[in-house]
Amino acid sequence: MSPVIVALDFPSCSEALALAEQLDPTLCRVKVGKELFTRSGPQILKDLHRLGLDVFLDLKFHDIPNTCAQAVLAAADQGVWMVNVHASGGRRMMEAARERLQQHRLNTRLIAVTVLTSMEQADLAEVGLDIPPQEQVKRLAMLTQECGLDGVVCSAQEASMLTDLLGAEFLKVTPGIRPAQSVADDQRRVMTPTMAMTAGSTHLVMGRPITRADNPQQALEQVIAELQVA
Ligand SMILES: O=c1ccn([C@@H]2O[C@H](COP(=O)(O)O)[C@@H](O)[C@H]2O)c(=O)[nH]1
Repeated sequence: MSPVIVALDFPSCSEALALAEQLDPTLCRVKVGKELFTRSGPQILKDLHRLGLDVFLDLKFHDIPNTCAQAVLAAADQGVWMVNVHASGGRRMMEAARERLQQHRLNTRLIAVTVLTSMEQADLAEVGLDIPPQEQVKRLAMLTQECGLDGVVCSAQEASMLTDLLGAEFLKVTPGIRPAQSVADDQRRVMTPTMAMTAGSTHLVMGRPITRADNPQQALEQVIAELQVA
């Protein structure tokens, strides 16, 4: 299995499935985010599972501990491979979510978002965090590991620091991946696929560079070929 997770950011089930049907489940996993899930509901998870695809449900839960834990349980009950919460929800929220999965003997991977890859230092300052993004990522990733989660969502720019600090096994799921010459769109902390893997990313989340390509399957294969050469 390659480390690539294709973000299916589409406004309808039919558009997401039309793209997913072109993907080889041995070459990638897929991610369902807020737009697609809000429009299509849990049926999209069933449809993607029927295609043999592992699904990362990226709803970034952030709530009081019990509500968050129940939402994580609801996701895991539907057989998703991975689900996430916001690390800034804090220790008790993350521990409750992890414990709920353990109580139900569910092995869905649970990870936490540190600092969104669309944010840079000025964005953090505006919300009262006068520190560089990597400092906040470090702080939240350490807390996430202490809470017993499987890893974090961070940018590939922080992957090497986190590997040194928290070990190679701790998952570093990195959006903001852009092949050379691609536009960054709204992403700010970006890296190419090869550089991200070299830096220690365990999974590469890629949306628009693949889904908006003229030939998405070819774009995916190109990324995987580039990784193999490297
Ligand atoms: O920090 C984060 C957390 C999640 N995302 C999600 O990843 C994809 C990225 O899509 P691109 O089109 O490759 O930019 C998208 O679904 C985001 O919601 C993120 O970008 N950054």
